[in-house]
Amino acid sequence: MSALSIRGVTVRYDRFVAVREVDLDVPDGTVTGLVGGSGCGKSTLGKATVALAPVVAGEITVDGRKIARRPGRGPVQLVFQDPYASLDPRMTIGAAVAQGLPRTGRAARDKEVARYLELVGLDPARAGLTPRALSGGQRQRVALARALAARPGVLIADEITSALDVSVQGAILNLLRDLQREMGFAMLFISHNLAVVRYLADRVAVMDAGRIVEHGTAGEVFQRPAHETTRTLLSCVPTLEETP
Ligand SMILES: Nc1ncnc2c1ncn2[C@@H]1O[C@H](COP(=O)(O)OP(=O)(O)OP(=O)(O)O)[C@@H](O)[C@H]1O
Repeated sequence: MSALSIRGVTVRYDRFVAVREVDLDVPDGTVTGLVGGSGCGKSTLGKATVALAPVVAGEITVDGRKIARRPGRGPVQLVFQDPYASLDPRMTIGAAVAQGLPRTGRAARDKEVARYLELVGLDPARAGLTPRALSGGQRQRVALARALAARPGVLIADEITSALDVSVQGAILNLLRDLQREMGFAMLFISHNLAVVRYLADRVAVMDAGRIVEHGTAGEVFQRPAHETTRTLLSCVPTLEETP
């Protein structure tokens, strides 16, 4: 069964249609890369899956069940580009991760927080610190731990390494890839960096002006791009131009 199913979804900001009649499936346990030029609607589609964008038509389901109308805990979790903005500066990182957990007693909660911090490569002894004490990469690890603590069936990763130093981007991407394989969630990986998408994604969807214009396996899309938009995106990444 498809983990995430997007059917005929249109998102409108006042009169502006940012996403138009999009169909997209992200099968269970797989990674779909969502690529496209700036402003084509990638983030808006990601936000729609967690009820953070005004969907005016269509339906989004996870394992056949409609997504909640309100953002928060749920089967779809989103990690944003900017860990500086997504974490409350006054909240300890332990408390941030605990937000994702199902309600339990304090001891069980602390144990789970430690487990998720360890999972993302952070020392659980730092649970009492606020984000200010962490680097950008470490903050993004906390954001990831918080999302994973909600045990999502689907993770939406929206440009999660774009705000980070190049030196830590690789570590976060490796971590994400390992966690996805280990935990088996479906992932919609939004990025303008095609090299990164190629590294992580089983399937690739290409967006242009609010529509999905091409969708296929990563091999198909990268080696035999059918749409002009895809060819243009690929031509901007010379290292990806390999002969099939
Ligand atoms: N809250 C909003 N209100 C009005 N327009 C918006 C809002 N959010 C996004 N838009 C517009 O919707 C369009 C799609 O934006 P979106 O952020 O989804 O694109 P994107 O593909 O993620 O771009 P980028 O790669 O630059 O982040 C853009 O024209 C943007 O200006």
